[in-house]
Amino acid sequence: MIDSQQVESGLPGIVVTGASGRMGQMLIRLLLESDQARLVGALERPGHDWVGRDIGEAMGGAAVGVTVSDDAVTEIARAQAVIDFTSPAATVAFAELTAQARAVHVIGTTGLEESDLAHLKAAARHAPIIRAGNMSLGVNLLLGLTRKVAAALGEDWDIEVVEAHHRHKVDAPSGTALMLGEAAAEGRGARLADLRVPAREGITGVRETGSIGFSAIRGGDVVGEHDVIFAGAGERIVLRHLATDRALFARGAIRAALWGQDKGPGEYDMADVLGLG
Ligand SMILES: NC(=O)C1=CN([C@@H]2O[C@H](COP(=O)(O)OP(=O)(O)OC[C@H]3O[C@@H](n4cnc5c(N)ncnc54)[C@H](O)[C@@H]3O)[C@@H](O)[C@H]2O)C=CC1
Ligand SMILES: O=C(O)C1=N[C@H](C(=O)O)C[C@H](O)C1
Repeated sequence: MIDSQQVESGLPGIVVTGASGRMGQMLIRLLLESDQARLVGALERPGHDWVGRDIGEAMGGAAVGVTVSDDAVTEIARAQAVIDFTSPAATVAFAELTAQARAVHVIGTTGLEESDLAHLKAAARHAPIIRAGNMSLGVNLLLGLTRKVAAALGEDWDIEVVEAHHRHKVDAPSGTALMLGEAAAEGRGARLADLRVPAREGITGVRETGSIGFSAIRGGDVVGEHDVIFAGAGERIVLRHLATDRALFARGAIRAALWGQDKGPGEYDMADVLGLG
């Protein structure tokens, strides 16, 4: 049950979108135990069978006093932060409402297109948006390492990014893989868009020098695994991150929501939150 001390404490109130999802449920569990933030709303898509139910009961436990809603306008209006791991279309819609509420929008959703990013940029003129394809400390450190190794090695070292995720993941390459590819491209003083080679099949021809390739594995319940491979003549360097628990991402997102409370409008990422910038 929502603790009355939590309510009176003035802790930042957080609305979780995609409440029934893998990340949504993890976030709700952590927020209900938190002494730094409190859950004030749980959103699901219209028509979802959890709408109208207590979120604690819907998750198979005791009632917690927060009813799952599909009314984003009302829920977001009372939030100090919205933590959002849903779909690109939903995230774009939430960005506008969260900006109107002048609340912090923490976005973990991946698979966003350039047009979606343009909407987020517009929303960030009114309130802080903190967005990252991966909220873990490990991956955000790995970005810096990838940049450095790519800068240190010449184009005769081929760069490949390989990722593995659970069978339910809908986007590929993963958001993390794209961030790692972007970091590698930056290390080489280039843009990923100019070097990116998606999954290969058939008679592809020989590898283009300087390109950055991507491969995606989908299966079972893999939480998230990423390798950046630097393949040279007679040797290989592999930078690897293995996530074994989604709580990792949820903790990072809550940390971002708290960090954002005294920030002005603008676009931020986890390097800002973690002080890695
Ligand atoms: N940045 C990071 O660290 C991480 C990012 N992700 C990303 O987060 C997203 C969600 O991942 P999962 O939780 O595994 O997916 P999921 O499919 O389990 O959950 C998504 C939830 O969003 C809900 N939803 C969709 N449209 C909605 C709307 N309009 N209003 C409210 N709810 C809506 C769905 O009904 C579903 O419950 C994906 O893009 C994934 O790649 C996942 C884990 C970590
Ligand atoms: O969908 C997931 O599960 C994950 N998505 C993120 C991504 O696309 O990189 C982060 C993490 O790997 C889990």
